[in-house]
Amino acid sequence: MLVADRYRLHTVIGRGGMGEVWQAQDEVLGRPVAVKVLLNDVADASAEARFRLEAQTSARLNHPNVVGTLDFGTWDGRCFLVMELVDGGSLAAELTGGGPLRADRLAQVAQEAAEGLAAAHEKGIVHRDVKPGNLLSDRHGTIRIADFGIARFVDDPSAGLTTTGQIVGTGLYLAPERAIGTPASSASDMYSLGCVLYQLSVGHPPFEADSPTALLYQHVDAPPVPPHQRGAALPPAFETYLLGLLAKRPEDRPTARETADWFRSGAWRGAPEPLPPEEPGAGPEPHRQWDSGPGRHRGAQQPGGGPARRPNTAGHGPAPAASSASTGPSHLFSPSAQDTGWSTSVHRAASRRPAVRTSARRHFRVLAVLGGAALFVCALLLGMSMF
Ligand SMILES: Nc1ncnc2c1ncn2[C@@H]1O[C@H](COP(=O)(O)OP(=O)(O)OP(=O)(O)O)[C@@H](O)[C@H]1O
Repeated sequence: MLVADRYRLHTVIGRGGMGEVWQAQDEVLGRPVAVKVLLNDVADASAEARFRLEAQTSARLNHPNVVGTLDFGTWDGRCFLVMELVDGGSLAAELTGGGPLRADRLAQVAQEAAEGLAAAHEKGIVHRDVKPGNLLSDRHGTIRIADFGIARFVDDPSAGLTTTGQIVGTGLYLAPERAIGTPASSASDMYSLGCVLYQLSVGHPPFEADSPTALLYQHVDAPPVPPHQRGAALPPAFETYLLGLLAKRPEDRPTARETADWFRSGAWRGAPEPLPPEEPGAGPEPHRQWDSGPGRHRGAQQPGGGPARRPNTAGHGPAPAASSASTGPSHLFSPSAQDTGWSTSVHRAASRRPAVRTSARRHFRVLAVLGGAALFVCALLLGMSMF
């Protein structure tokens, strides 16, 4: 089939919620391309608008780790989007085909995906659907981020919700703040990337559940099991950094730029530094002593200091960790995680936190997740009834 007198469609590569992606040939320029054609059964005005937005959003990005957009148009009543063809498959396929990734491959994935996200975030674009199927690999193994179909600009008030109020994105990778209805931010993409890296290292995403509500609840309130306890063979520094991406509080996660730089520096090969001896009479928020140091980032690990609230982007060591854990209630900490530096330290911090504050925070979280889940289910039903 020849689209727009120019793109000859050969074989279907895959099918998503909105479109069918074809391997094709641009007969004018004589090069292979990928053509995404909007599916007939979703081709209403709003789907066309979203599809057009995907084209316009991705066309603003010109980066080696983002799939390039080449053309967009309407042909025979259907919208189509022409992209660079990425011929190595997705990371979902890589995981299915070869099992969990080795640490060096995973570090490359982390760095390159973060580079692509940094380029988007620098332009104010939030991807909102970072998942293994949207991280493509070319024949040389270079990572290319695809599918800006539900991306939004951060200052777009509709970010995070569709017109029906439905939360968009994939539940397995949904950031806690989005699970409770807060609009997506660049930090939400970093949480999703953390979930993806976790899945690629372990074989399973950090949280799985039988119902959407239970899944959302886990994103909001459950600490991830450290990857090594699920069989991953990651250097300790890598693991702690990965857990930092999964911090419950968006402000505690490293940015895409920091993440890309950290992985490029090779710091992921390192081991966390030993924890400092616990000082008698230390205050109730031990991490503050590191906040005030000369580190590049708020809460960054200082040499000789303890774990920070964010991963140590300077590459000195341990870091951090699930900052959510460092700020959350003590019952959230996995007892089985005590053999890692970060989890030991968060136990110290939690034990000094006033119980009443912990309890209030806990109740707020439970209410928030229940409210968010109810909103999600209602929106889902409403969305289904509309289609
Ligand atoms: N430029 C491309 N080159 C090669 N393969 C691609 C390209 N873009 C998408 N694909 C592949 O095509 C398939 C469908 O992609 P698409 O973006 O339509 O859907 P999805 O991301 O799987 O689902 P959804 O859009 O509903 O989130 C995926 O398997 C993806 O890996």
